[in-house]
Amino acid sequence: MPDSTPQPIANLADAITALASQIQAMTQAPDGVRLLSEPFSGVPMLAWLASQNQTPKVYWQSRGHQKESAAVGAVREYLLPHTANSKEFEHLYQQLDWQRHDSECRYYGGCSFDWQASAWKHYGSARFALPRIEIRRQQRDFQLLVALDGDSPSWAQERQAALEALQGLKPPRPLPPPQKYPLQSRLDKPNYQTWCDLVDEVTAGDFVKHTPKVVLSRVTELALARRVDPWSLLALWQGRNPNSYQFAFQYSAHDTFISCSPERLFRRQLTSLSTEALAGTTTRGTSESEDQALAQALLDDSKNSHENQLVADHILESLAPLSDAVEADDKPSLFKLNRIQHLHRAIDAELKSEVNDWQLLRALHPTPAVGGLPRASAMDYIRRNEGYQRGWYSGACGFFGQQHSEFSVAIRSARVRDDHIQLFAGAGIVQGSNADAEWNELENKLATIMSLLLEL
Ligand SMILES: C=C(O[C@@H]1C=C(C(=O)O)C=C[C@H]1O)C(=O)O
Ligand SMILES: [Mg+2]
Repeated sequence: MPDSTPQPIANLADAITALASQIQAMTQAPDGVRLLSEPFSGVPMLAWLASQNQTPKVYWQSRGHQKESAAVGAVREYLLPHTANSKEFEHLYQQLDWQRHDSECRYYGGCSFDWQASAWKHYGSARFALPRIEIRRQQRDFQLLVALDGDSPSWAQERQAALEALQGLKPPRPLPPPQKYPLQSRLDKPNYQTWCDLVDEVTAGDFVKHTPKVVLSRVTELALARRVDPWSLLALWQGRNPNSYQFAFQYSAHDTFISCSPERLFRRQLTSLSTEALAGTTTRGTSESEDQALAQALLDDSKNSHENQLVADHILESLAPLSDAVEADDKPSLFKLNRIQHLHRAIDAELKSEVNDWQLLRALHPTPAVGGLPRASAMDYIRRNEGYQRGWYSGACGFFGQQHSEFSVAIRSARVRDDHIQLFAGAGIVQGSNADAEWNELENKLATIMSLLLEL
């Protein structure tokens, strides 16, 4: 009779001890990167991450909350510090060399919206790391993982570094409770007047003939009376929008990029690809009937349908050469968030077997949901006229893996630097867009995060 008594599940401290003994038993360097893992009973991941003192720190939760990861430290890390071209990016991807990795290894990171624009310090045009320590949750199952690089010059030192990283882990400590912050100042770049001028320019008849869509955006810089804890802010934000991705990247102690983005850039499982066109926006109603009326008006509105259609058509066109089959929803449906609702079309493809994630990223990013159409012309306009550095806002954040990769479009995002926080929002401008209505759309996109930070 097989023994069916369930094994008691280890707590975090036991999992650490078990992994340390596995490392001690590895007297010989493995071929390439090895990933060791132990199941355990689980921890609140943001609270765990907040209490660690190793960087980088990465947090990632998939849309729908089925999968979550928190990671610290790096075994291998790739950074393109300044402006980059696609050749450098391709080289970065090739260096990963999947043949020399355990199949479950992942590189977490992101890239900026515009690789040709100057990059944010610490984040670069692209930065990806294979974490030293990671906690992964799939539904209710938690695993503690530690990575060791058998190709490092000294195996003794590598083992020692892995043991020290494990032993240096701290237990989770409760996040600071929610609080509102007195506002010292607010600065919008571009400001309202400049925004109106830009919208007029890109909706002029001659302009839309060559560039039918430009996604203009704004940074709102808030100076607050106290420092903001990025982990508690993200925890609150994710509570409001469970059907969004949530992620955070911290490369230095006082600078954290956080996002609660509804938008998938792509999810690849072996050769199956899922992506989407998410564009076209209205607010949520305060009653069921008002909400439905707003939703119907959004579905019927020609400007919003056009915004969404341009994105869907472009994604289909970009995926065609990489796919054996690709299809999109005929009609948009609604994607509802806490304060706004969007038009959404799912797009699925069966990829050609030789296609890699780098090719997908290059084909899809930036989609016309955050850049515009044609891509080069819209990006050139943004680069010359928006008047601030987007950095990782509207970039692509997620992870590369051998069998499974997933990226979100880093919208609904914020960069938190102690008592200064930058909030980002953009809106697709097409023929017929009205500057004032689009400015309001930016405000609506910031409504959730603003309500968490400020007494409104
Ligand atoms: C650019 C952003 O959002 C994008 C623009 C939208 C629109 O203009 O309707 C909707 C969703 C996103 O594609 C943002 O939130 O910053
Ligand atoms: Mg819009």
